[in-house]
Amino acid sequence: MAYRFLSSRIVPPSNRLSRRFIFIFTISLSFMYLCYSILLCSGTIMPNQRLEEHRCVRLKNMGSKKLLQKSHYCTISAKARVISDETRASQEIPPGPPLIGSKGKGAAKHNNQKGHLKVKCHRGLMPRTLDSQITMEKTPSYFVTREAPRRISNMSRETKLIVVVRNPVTRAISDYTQTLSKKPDIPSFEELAFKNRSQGMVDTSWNAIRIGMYILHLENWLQYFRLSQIHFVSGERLITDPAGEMGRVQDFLGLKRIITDKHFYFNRTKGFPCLKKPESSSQPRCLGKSKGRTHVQIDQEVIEQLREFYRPFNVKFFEMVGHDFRWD
Ligand SMILES: Nc1ncnc2c1ncn2[C@@H]1O[C@H](COP(=O)(O)OS(=O)(=O)O)[C@@H](OP(=O)(O)O)[C@H]1O
Repeated sequence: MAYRFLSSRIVPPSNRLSRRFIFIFTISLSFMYLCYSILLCSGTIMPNQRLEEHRCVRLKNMGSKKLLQKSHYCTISAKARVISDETRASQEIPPGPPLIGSKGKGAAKHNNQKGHLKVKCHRGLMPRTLDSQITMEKTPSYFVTREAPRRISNMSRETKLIVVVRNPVTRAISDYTQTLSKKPDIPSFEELAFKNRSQGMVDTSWNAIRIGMYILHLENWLQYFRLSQIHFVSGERLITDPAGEMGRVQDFLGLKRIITDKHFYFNRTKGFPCLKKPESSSQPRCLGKSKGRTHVQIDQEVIEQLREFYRPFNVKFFEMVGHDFRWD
């Protein structure tokens, strides 16, 4: 008040007017900032990705009571979330309208951990998605993780799921080849695959074996999702006819068939199909060195024993999904 009084005494009227204008302008700005902050916190405005991540981390560090409170921060919605089991091959998006915004393993890891809030924050880690887009997330371990179906259905019951399956015997050998490349000292495939080989007792506690018992995992998913929400991609056909498999994936997602034959070519050196022109560059692109490695040689008898072992599981799986993947 003293200031106002003094200033009104010594400052001429025109100056007083401009000061009043500056004062009102500053107040308006502060008010706008306040409104913006309130809207942002309630999720009405989509916050940017970095802000989301920061907030998720902040919330993660709060006490356990707070962790169970509804978070306003992880509210980014998506039409569908797509989860694939096996391969990155179906995740590479050739050029075309950006129908799918994809988030990599960062978000996936988040949801793999335990905790209610983390599932919510998982949403916040997804990229921003327009109505015309589908957010896709790929986490191979979801299909075989007990808690995953419940958590995902809690997040969104209408999620569409994509699982890439291949012959479980080949899958086990591929899995072992990959582990061996990282840990060369592990026991032989035979030692790990059997509890007692002469009696044909397969060790189902070994992950490389357990994962291939698809029907058991599927039964777990079917407690939370309808079969029509799950699409199975043939890992074998993904190699021999990638466009055909991608066509079916697009149909399943309700997308126009944009990815077709003309997006792929067979790379003789790699021995696999590659993309002619991926989204991120103008150069053709094959999957990395760790995809499509030469497998460890396994005794034919061992392969036969494992085929026998998997047969009943495969039969039930084919019956359940209504499709014979011809793994015999
Ligand atoms: N186009 C193309 N290029 C290379 N590889 C291809 C392709 N399509 C399918 N595959 C098969 O994908 C297998 C690798 O999948 P992964 O299970 O390692 O993928 S992931 O790590 O879960 O993303 C990989 O298995 P391995 O051959 O055992 O390496 C391939 O057989």
